[in-house]
Amino acid sequence: MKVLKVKNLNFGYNGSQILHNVSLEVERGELVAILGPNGAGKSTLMKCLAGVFKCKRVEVFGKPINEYSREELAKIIGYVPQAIVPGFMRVFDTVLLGRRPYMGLRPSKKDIEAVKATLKMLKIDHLAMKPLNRLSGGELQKVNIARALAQEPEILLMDEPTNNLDLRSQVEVMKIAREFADSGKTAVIIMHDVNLALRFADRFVFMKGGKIIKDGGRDVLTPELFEEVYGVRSVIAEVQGAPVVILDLES
Ligand SMILES: Nc1ncnc2c1ncn2[C@@H]1O[C@H](COP(=O)(O)OP(=O)(O)OP(=O)(O)O)[C@@H](O)[C@H]1O
Repeated sequence: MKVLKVKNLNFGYNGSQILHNVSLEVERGELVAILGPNGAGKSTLMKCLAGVFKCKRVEVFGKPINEYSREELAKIIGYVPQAIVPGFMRVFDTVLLGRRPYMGLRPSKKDIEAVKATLKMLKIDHLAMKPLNRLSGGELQKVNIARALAQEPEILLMDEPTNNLDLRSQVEVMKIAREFADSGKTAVIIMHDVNLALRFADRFVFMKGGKIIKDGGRDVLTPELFEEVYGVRSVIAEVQGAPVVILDLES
């Protein structure tokens, strides 16, 4: 059974169509990177996958996403949206929100331990008592990732999670996503950094104009594809046995 399945999805806002006949299947254990230019429809697709929009053409573990209750879905999907407005809530309590699908009236010892472990994994345990509106952009990003991980989901959906992060933190977040997928779960990540995606993802889904125009492994990444998707010339070199995309500014 596919973890995620989208079949011929058309979706839009206020009568203007954004996603055109999008089909996608994701397996257990995959780390899928969704790439493409601004406005291509990546976030819109992810919101459909996350159940933010109830699209019956999206199936999660073989069942249409609109047939899940909010609580059921929260145990299966951890979603890290692109922009979150920080309020006064403290970091610890925000991450504890991720445990809500499991909690009774009060958090159990297991919930508290799960929050502590997640904060530690993202190296933000020292920020536990800080309110969100006093965090840096990168710290806030890590809190949002921690909240989604504390949900212990089967599927992790992250919309540009490495935005705002320094180089080391980018690698840490990608390693967490890689380990998540390697543990038999599934991660789908929207990214702009093609080279970072190349180092960590198994599969690359390129979108443009609301359509998926390429979907496959490393072999789909060619200079022709970058010309088509982004309108830029590039060269693909090899460093440490891995492909690296370099912009060709000479021609
Ligand atoms: N809530 C909304 N209401 C109306 N139009 C929207 C809404 N959200 C997105 N759009 C439009 O849908 C199109 C796709 O947007 P989307 O955010 O999915 O693109 P994206 O590929 O994630 O872009 P980016 O890389 O810039 O984040 C854009 O033209 C955008 O203006």
